[in-house]
Amino acid sequence: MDQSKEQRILNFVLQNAVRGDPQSVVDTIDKYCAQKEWAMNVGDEKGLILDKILEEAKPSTSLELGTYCGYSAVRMARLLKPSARLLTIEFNPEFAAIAKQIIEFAGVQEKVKILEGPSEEIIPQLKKKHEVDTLDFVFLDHWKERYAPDTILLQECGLLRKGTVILADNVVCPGAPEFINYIRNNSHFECTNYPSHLEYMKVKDAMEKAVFLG
Ligand SMILES: Cc1ncnc2c1ncn2[C@@H]1O[C@H](/C=C/CNC(=O)c2cc(-c3ccc(F)cc3)cc(O)c2O)C[C@H]1O
Ligand SMILES: [Mg+2]
Repeated sequence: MDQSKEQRILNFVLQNAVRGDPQSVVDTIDKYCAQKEWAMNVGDEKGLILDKILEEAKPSTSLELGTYCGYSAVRMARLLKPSARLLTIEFNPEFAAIAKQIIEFAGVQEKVKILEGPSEEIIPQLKKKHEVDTLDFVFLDHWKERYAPDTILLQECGLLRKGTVILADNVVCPGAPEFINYIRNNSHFECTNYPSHLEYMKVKDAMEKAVFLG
């Protein structure tokens, strides 16, 4: 059976990146997806926005929704302090298996835990099963129509605290209109928009930061 695009990305990383070097893994995936096959990684341009906002937040506990191949998990983990943790949720077992190998190759497996399953099932388990108190940083990059319901679910589960930073990818392309409507009209969040471009393309995109005010 011929390989999936995600398996080709993994193979390219294994053959071209430097084991234990997360920056080389990030750069290698960007090179493959810019030159050979487009894939829905946050990419280098929006990745720099993610880097900056993550470094400002200095999170101890971070959550990512939508691991995919693990590009943004590696990108975030490379900036986390040694004691910090990233939990990343992925419901597609094939993607989760690819991401696990990429995260391990990058050498950031001590900081990253992949939780397999749908976000609506896993989020309510974070406190009791995964020993989370509250989240310092949340990166939304899964199905766009899940951004708003999962943000509400995070609040209902008591996982947000005063100052929790939520960063959402793709609020222009493909777009997340329900999320934007919800978050910008909610007095419990302070929002900032970061115009950018769709990964590896000239198409306009943007990220939205929403800080929970408690
Ligand atoms: C609910 C839930 N729970 C756990 N994992 C979930 C989940 N929903 C999706 N996932 C997982 O996240 C990943 C999905 C991400 C969805 N992202 C996208 O659909 C996406 C699409 C584009 C895009 C833009 C222009 C185009 F012309 C074509 C595509 C760009 C992006 O950056 C994206 O993140 C993989 C999936 O298995
Ligand atoms: Mg995205």
